[in-house]
Amino acid sequence: MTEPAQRDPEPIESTRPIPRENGRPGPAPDGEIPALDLEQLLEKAIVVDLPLTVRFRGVTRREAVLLPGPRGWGEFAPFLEYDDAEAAAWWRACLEAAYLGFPAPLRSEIPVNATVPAVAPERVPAVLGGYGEDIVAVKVKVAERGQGVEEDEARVAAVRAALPEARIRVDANQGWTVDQAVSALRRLSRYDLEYAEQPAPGVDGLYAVREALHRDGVTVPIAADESVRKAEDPLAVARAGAADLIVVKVAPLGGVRRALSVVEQAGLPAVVSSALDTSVGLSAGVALAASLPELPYACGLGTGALLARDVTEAPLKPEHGKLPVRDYGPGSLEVRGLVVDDARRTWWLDRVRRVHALLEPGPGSGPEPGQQPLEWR
Ligand SMILES: O=C(O)CCC(=O)C1=CC=C[C@@H](O)[C@@H]1C(=O)O
Ligand SMILES: [Mg+2]
Repeated sequence: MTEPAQRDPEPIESTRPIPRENGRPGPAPDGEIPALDLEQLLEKAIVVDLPLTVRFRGVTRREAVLLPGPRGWGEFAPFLEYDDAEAAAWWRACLEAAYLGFPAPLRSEIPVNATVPAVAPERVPAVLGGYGEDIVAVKVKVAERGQGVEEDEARVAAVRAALPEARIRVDANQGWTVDQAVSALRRLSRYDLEYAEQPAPGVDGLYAVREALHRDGVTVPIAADESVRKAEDPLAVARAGAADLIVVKVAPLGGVRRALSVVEQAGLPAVVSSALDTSVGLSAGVALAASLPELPYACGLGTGALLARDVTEAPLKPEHGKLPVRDYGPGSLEVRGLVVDDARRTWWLDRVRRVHALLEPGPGSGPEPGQQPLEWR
């Protein structure tokens, strides 16, 4: 059977009529995603391909499936190299947004950081320019494959020169060994780092880096990212005392509710960050940040500034270092010129079918024998 041809559709109104009380959205109900007719659902899905303004984690384009539901739009955009088991959490988060909505917000705006990919120092001012004025914090990517600590230092120095007052954090994406991380962070600590995100792989690696820095009197807090979002047990890092704070992302953790529960159980300060999402995915991140009891750090949700195009005319881009907490995600989408061709749509919808089978118990769509079904909660 051929997939329905995807044309650039007219803007689509979100079907997100959340019950309102006094003009505000009511609390999202807990409970399970209703039984779904996946094929019917997929007919309404839109698959987009967005250009980035700058290369980020090795890519210059970002593809995403956008799904309308009774509560709004959901986004499914696991990175292309992720296997189905890992991508299943992203699908769960997409269904949560579309079918359950989000908890009531506790705040009306979210401070965000600018994110600087592993660019040459002379490009730093242009990248920062995309985040507008009043940048309060900057995350600088370091330990990029093929680069050395000299390049990292030059990039961090360029950020410090451009924004003398901003908080600067670095993210190594586990690209250093423990020894490399300790020596690099000793060197970079002169730029007054707010924290270092995932300097080395694994809970043990984070623990070792943190201990070594403490022993040397280098006071750079350690944040866990991959050791939360890619770990079998996202709480192991907290139990081991291997990090000072955790980074949480809605999609890899399987939705806002699951991410809230990870933060609560970890008992550590949390930074909400994006997965280089469209404004649909970003609005889920904003919902998480808005419903956390405490939000001590600027969040990594400013990445809309890295998209050359987004799926709404009112994209979630930082203004004066903040994002607004809207009642809903984008009410309507504007995807003209962004929709993928039929072959690419088929690839994505097949991926959804496979991961949906991993999630949904029920006749004909259950997990393969030997695979553990994921529970909704
Ligand atoms: O946290 C931020 O400032 C922006 C988001 C960000 O850095 C990331 C988004 C997507 C994929 C990840 O490799 C990366 C991260 O490691 O945090
Ligand atoms: Mg990270």
